[in-house]
Amino acid sequence: MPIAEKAPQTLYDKVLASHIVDEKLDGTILLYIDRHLVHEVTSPQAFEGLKNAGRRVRRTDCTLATTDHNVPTKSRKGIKDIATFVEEEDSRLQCLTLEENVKDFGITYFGLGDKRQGIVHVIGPEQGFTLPGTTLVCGDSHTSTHGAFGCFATGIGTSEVEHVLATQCLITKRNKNMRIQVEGELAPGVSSKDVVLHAIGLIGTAGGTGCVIEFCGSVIRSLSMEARMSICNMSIEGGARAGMVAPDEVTFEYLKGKPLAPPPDSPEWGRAVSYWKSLQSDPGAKYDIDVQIDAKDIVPTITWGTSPEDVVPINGSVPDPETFKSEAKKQAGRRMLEYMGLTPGTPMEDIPIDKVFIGSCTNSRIEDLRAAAEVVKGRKIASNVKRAMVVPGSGIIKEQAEAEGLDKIFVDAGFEWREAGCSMCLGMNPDILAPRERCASTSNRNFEGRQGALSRTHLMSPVMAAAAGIVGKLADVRKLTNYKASPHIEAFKAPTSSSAKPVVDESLESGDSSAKDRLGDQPEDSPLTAEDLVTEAVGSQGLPKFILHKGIAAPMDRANVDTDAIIPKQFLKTIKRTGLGSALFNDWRYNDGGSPNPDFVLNQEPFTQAKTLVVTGPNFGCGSSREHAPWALNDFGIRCIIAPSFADIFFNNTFKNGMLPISITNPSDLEKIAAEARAGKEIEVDLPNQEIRDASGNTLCKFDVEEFRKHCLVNGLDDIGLTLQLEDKITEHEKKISEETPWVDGTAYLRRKGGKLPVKAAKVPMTNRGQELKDPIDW
Ligand SMILES: CC(C)[C@H](C(=O)O)[C@@H](O)C(=O)O
Ligand code: SF4
Repeated sequence: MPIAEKAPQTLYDKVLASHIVDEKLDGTILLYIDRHLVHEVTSPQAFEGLKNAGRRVRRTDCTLATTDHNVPTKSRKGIKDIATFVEEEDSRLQCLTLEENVKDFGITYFGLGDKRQGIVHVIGPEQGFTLPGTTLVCGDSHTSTHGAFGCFATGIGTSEVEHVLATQCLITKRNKNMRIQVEGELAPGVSSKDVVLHAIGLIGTAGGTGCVIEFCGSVIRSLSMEARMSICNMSIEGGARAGMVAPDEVTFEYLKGKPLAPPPDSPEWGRAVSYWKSLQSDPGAKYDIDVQIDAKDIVPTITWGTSPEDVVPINGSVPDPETFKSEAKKQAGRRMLEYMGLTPGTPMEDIPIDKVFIGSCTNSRIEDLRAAAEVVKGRKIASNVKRAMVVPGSGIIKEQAEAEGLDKIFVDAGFEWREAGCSMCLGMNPDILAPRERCASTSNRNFEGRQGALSRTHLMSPVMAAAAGIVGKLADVRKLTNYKASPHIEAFKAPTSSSAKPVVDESLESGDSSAKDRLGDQPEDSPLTAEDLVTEAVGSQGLPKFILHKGIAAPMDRANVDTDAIIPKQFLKTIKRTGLGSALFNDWRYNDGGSPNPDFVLNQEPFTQAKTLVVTGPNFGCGSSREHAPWALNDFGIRCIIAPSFADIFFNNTFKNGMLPISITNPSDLEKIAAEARAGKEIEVDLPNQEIRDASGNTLCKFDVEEFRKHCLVNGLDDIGLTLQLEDKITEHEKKISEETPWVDGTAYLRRKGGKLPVKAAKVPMTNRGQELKDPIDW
């Protein structure tokens, strides 16, 4: 019999296939995760879960932590420790909790005293922790950034963080393949940020839902790694699970000499490069969605509204919502303009700004700072600009920029030169906008309240933000300079020996192993001993079962409800899963002074008692991966959300908390349910029969749910326990990595332990919610 020809595969298909540990008939995949990045906001509850269940971190050598969201960006000169440096109490607690957890679990950590500290998506690539062909996760939606290296990198929620810490695997399913091909040459003044804003404008914030986007074409190939990262970073703003770029010479060049990449003169480097070259999508590979963009259609682009899809060319005007297609869109548009304080028809270049923010995981890399400095050099910020900040993505970038004199250029122009962190991208630290202040920002989200309550954000490229600072209004950089996106040869190289101090800190300097081997060496005195560890069938009954769910349903007629709206950033500082119900939809639910807004549905009777939320607009839960969103809904009493569609990460997060999101795509079915909700009547959700009924028991419609998820909900199962039952398969996969792609494993730690992970069954199996386990798990 002739051997059947293998179907052509995409880059994503190839990376996925090489990481599957197990696949169920319903398409549920247990995916091995090579790299796990951790930060202080989305990890406390995950570590707490591990402690409750007596579990350990399976691969400390593949886990890297830093603190970024909460950290002040004021000068760190003379810093003693985080406890005295971080003034705000909740932020301090979150940072300290991370420091305690990394010590307890033996995880490598870049803290504030370490120049490798920075935004989690900046430090991974910078260290060579991010490598082509790998799988990488982080409890953060912008994990998509790392896909620029040709790895499958995706944001996950806190329950999944816990799952990956415990098992080094993620339960997932196959995504669709989407291709965005950008051909031609970028015009002067146009950069990678314009490419991605333009693309999101075309596909919309839900355009990539359920997909992995492969960015390709001559424009992408011509871009530096920094520029490719900016593009992949914002794939999440296009709703995608991940963005990817096939690794090529630009990628290899960038990785050469990075501390955790294989040393360029080693045989491993040669093997790695030839493997990485094989990851290109095969000719004829099929894409479910194909988008072609001609570079000459891309001009410097900015946002006008409160969703990243609301883009307009800088030489355009504020759009008129009355020209929008549907009534829902018109309404949303009117609301956005009111929030943004804009009038239809105003030329974008006539809009004055108050502040400038150059930073964030989208645009805080050396190339971004160089480009912005080129624009401001020898100029001063306009007198109406109250504050202009430059926040480098990491301590290493800051140092490099200073070595090049960029700090001086910015300071001379009137910009503040800050320390590394997320800063005003999200404002969990003190860097926020005052109400109604307008900001020219290089970040990635312009949601209501994103940079501070009632803040107004316009997203743009670093050169455009720099130009806005100089002009004092949203400005067309092409009128100021002849800026041209740098060709990739100028890509940033991590400082080696002479240009700057070494990037590997003293604590990791000793010993004879390579830097890569040193990463994550588990301290000998790790407080969790082998006897404490759990690998057997544990879990189950960690969550309340979801079977029949009956109660009042609150109607919500909105599209693209983002998780920043469901639970604003100031409430993410908790280290617990509970108590967030009163902050649910905070900015919509309460007036400025804190009194309840009578117009908001959850303040009206009988909806104060709602157990289900019926949303009539698509893409509920888009944006940030914060699991605080389902926690807040759950704490309020809402365990079921019905909507036409959901953003992927939010959708996953709800299931992990014993909640059920139901996607009803048929408009007349959805309308029937919404009508019951508006009438203040109860509805009943029957999960075993996959049916929604009215208060009298009449069927309104049926719904779909994946078998595995249904099984877990109906039985209240903790899926970490289920995964740990596949210990043999996971170990088998780890052996394969060590043999076939040793640069990914590369742990002296593992070898020192004789190639075996020191795991044993726990004596008293516990659930991750701290309850004793009674029945075995069944799937
Ligand atoms: C805090 C974190 C969960 C969040 C994210 O997932 O994106 C943050 O980084 C953001 O940008 O809103
Ligand atoms: S989007 Fe902003 S807050 Fe989120 S990780 Fe990036 S820099 Fe930090």
